[in-house]
Amino acid sequence: MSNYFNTLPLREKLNQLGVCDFMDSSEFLDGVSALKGKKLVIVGCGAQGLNQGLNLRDSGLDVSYTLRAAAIEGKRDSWKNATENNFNVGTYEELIPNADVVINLTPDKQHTAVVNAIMPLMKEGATLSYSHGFNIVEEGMQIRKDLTVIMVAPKCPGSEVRAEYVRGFGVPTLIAVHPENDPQGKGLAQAKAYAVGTGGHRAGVLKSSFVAEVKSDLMGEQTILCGLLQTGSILSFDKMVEKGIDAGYASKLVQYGVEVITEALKQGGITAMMDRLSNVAKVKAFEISEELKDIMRPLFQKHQDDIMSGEFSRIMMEDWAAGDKNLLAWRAETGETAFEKTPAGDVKITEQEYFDNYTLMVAFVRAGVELAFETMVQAGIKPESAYYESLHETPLIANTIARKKLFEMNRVISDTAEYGCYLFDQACKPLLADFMKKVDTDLVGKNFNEGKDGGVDNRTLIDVNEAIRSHEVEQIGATLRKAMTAMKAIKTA
Ligand SMILES: NC(=O)C1=CN([C@@H]2O[C@H](COP(=O)(O)OP(=O)(O)OC[C@H]3O[C@@H](n4cnc5c(N)ncnc54)[C@H](OP(=O)(O)O)[C@@H]3O)[C@@H](O)[C@H]2O)C=CC1
Ligand SMILES: CC(=O)[C@](C)(O)C(=O)O
Ligand SMILES: [Mg+2]
Ligand SMILES: [Mg+2]
Repeated sequence: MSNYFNTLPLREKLNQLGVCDFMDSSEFLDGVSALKGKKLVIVGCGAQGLNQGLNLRDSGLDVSYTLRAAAIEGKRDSWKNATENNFNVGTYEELIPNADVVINLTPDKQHTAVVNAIMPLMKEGATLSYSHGFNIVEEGMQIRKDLTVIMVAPKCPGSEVRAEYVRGFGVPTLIAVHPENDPQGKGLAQAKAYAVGTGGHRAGVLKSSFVAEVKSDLMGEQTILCGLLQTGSILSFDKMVEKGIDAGYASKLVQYGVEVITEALKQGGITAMMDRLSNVAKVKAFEISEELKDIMRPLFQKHQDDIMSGEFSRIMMEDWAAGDKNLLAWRAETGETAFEKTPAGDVKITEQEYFDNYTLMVAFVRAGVELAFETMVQAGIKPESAYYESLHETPLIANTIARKKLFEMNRVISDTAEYGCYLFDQACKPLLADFMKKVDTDLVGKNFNEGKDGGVDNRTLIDVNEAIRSHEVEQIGATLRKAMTAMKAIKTA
C-alpha cells in the first residue's frame, strides 16, 4: 500500500481537495429512508462508535455492534458500552455477513488490520463506512470493487456528537463517497441518510471528498482544536501560579474559561467573542493576537505542509509500528502537568469574569482560529470546510476540557488527533517563551479593566472592529450560521 494522495497527479489532488458543496436542507427531505430497515453493524464501540450508534438508533435505524473476540470474551469497556445500552453485540463471523452497512469506528492505526479481517466476510454489494479517511488517503487501502465506500465524518468529539443530538441540534458533518468504490451509485444517498441519523443535517453537511476531509481534519486537530488549546491552557495556568495567583482559582479559570469564551465564538464568531470584552481589553486582545499570529504562523504552515506531503502520517505510522512509544510517553507527561494535578478551587467565577480575567485566552483563540482557517484555505481547503474545522469545532473540544481537563480531551479525541496535538504543543511552547515573559496578571488571572479608566482611541477601536469583522472566517461564518437555526446555547460553568 502507498499514500493514495501522493499517487494522484496534481490536477486530481487539487480537484479532490476542492470538493466542498454545502447541502441545502431540502436535500435531506428523505430523512433516513435510504438506510431504513438495513442492517447497520458498527465495528468498535469507543468514542465515535457508541455515540453515533445511540443517535442512529434514536433516529429509527437498526444498529448492532461487532467487536473483536477478545473484547467480547474479556467483557472490555467496548463490550460494556454496547451491552449496557442494550445493543446486540456479536463477533465478526456472526454479524458482518448479514450487514448492509459496516461502519468502521476503530482507531485509525487499526484500520488496515480491521478492514482486512472484515472485508472477506462482507456480503456482495454491501457498504463500508468510515468517519475519517486516513486509511484510504494516507495508507492507500484498496477495497473490494463490489463494495461501496462512504465517509460520514462529524466535526467533533464522539461525546459531543451525542450531547448536541440530545440537545436537539447536531454537529457539522462532512460526507463523501470514495470515487474508486461506488459501483451502484448509492453511496451518496446512504451517506446523506446517515448524516440525518446522527443529527448532522441540523448543523450543516458538506459534500466533501476523502482527501479534503483528511487534509483538513488533521490540520484542525493538530493546531487550533487540540494543540493550541493544550498549549494555551498550560501556559496560562503556569503563568498565574508563577505570579502568585491562587492555584485553585487558576485551575478553575483555565478549566472552564475556554468553554465559556468559545461558547460566544460558536454563536457569533470571533466578533461575538471579542465583543464580550470591554473596549480597552478588546484593543489589547487584538494587538496580542496579531503578535501571536506572527509568532505561530510558521508552525501552522509547517503542520499543514507536513500533512499535505505525507510526512506527518509517515512519522505517526513509525510510532504505530513502535507500539505507540511516543504517544504513550507524551500522554503520561500530559497527565503530570501542574494544571492537570491541581483541582479547581471552590471559588465562584461569574460568566463575565471568565472573559475579563482571561483576556489571554481570547487572544489565543482568535489567533488560532484565524491562522488555522487562513492556512487551510491557502492550501486549497474550501472556506466552508475550514470554518467547521477551525471555528465551529473549537467550543466542542472546549466542552471536553471543561468536563475533566486536558487528559480527558486527549482521551476522547482520536489517537490520531492526540498524537498531532502533542507534536504541536511541544513545538509551540518554546516558540511562545519570549512572548510569555511579557505576559502579566492583567491578561490572565486578574480583571484587565482594573485600574484603567476604560477610555480608548475611537479611531483605533473602529479599525480593530473592522479588521475583526471583515476577516473571511466571519463572512463565511455568518452565512453558515444562518442554516444553524436549531443551535442551542449550552449551560456553561
Ligand atoms: N474520537 C473522536 O471523537 C473522533 C474520531 N473520529 C474517527 O473515528 C474513528 C474511531 O475513533 P475513536 O472513536 O476515537 O476510537 P476509540 O479509540 O474511541 O474506539 C476504538 C474502538 O475500537 C475497538 N478496537 C480497537 N482496536 C481494535 C482492533 N484491532 N480490532 C477491532 N476493534 C478494535 C476498541 O475496542 P476494544 O479495544 O475493546 O476491542 C474500541 O471499541 C477513527 O477513524 C477516528 O479518526 C472522527 C471524528 C472524531
Ligand atoms: C474530534 C475530532 O473531530 C478529531 C479531533 O478530528 C478527532 O478526534 O480525530
Ligand atoms: Mg475531526
Ligand atoms: Mg480527527
